[in-house]
Amino acid sequence: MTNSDPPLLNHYGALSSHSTRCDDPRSQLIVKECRLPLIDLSGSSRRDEMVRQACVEAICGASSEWGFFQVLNHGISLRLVEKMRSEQVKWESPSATCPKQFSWSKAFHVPLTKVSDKACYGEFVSLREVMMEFTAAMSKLARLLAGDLTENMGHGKEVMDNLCDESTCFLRLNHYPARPISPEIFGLVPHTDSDFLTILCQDQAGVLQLTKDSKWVTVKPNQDDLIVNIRDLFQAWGNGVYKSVEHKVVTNAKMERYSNAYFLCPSYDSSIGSFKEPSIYQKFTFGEYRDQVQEDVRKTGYKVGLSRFLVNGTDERCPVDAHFQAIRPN
Ligand SMILES: O=C(O)CCC(=O)C(=O)O
Ligand SMILES: [Fe+2]
Repeated sequence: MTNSDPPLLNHYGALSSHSTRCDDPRSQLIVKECRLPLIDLSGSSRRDEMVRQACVEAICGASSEWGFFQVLNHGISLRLVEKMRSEQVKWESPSATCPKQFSWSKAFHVPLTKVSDKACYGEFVSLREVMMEFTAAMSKLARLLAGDLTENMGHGKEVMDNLCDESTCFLRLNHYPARPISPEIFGLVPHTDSDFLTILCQDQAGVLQLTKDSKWVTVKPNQDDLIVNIRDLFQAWGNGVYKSVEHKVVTNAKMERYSNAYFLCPSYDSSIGSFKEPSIYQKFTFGEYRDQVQEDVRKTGYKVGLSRFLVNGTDERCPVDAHFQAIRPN
């Protein structure tokens, strides 16, 4: 018996029997395994300016070319990563409208402002302590990386620090039970995310895939590395220089999988203008962006995302934003 989850299975079964087709042409794309650019962050804190600069260039290059990279010597100990993983126990159910939008996973979504709130944890007392230590470390790393990406665009590191806000940043704990049914079911549906930058910590069971040169590529899991992804807001702020790429999680028939992700977000009233003119995107606030994404998902089942804000834009159909489907941030 695989480690299935009855509510997920019931939900998927109901969707399969009632839904109309929602085929996705992208599912035809070839999948291959790849190693993401691996960046040693010990260089970023070095006194030696040339070493530091080489590290920043590697971060910015990977953010433009891939939108994803792995980091090593990131300052978050394996002990903390493992402690965090062992505490991932509480989940929330997703709400899809057809099987192709259905994610075989559950998520526990914790806004930073709630991390220390005892009432959020109920009986899971030890989770609170680890969460506090873990989110503090992830927050520091996310701001460091965002600062490097900002500086590379000719702005002070403090720009991102000023934009980003505790009240909207969050940690998401994902659990992907082993799949008892169709191999076509996603662990997490293809999507881009609506924050600035995400740091992901995945276990060894992982099948995280991302798009590179119009193909799906599988990221080789490595316990010691963290995965950094550029997201929609950095793409907009960077006027398209940094890429927010579509990604998804494929289910595993034999093993369950855990991951957690730290989302670096600005306050809702922050204006996300491009850093230079002519801007390819209209100015919008984070709040407006989220409202628009939610409205599109509600009306069409799809996230239109950044293309809706292009100055000379078209309304392309874009992937569903998993966070508007699976979770509803406060
Ligand atoms: O679990 C993963 O590897 C990916 C998670 C993800 O994409 C997300 O939470 O937005
Ligand atoms: Fe994501």
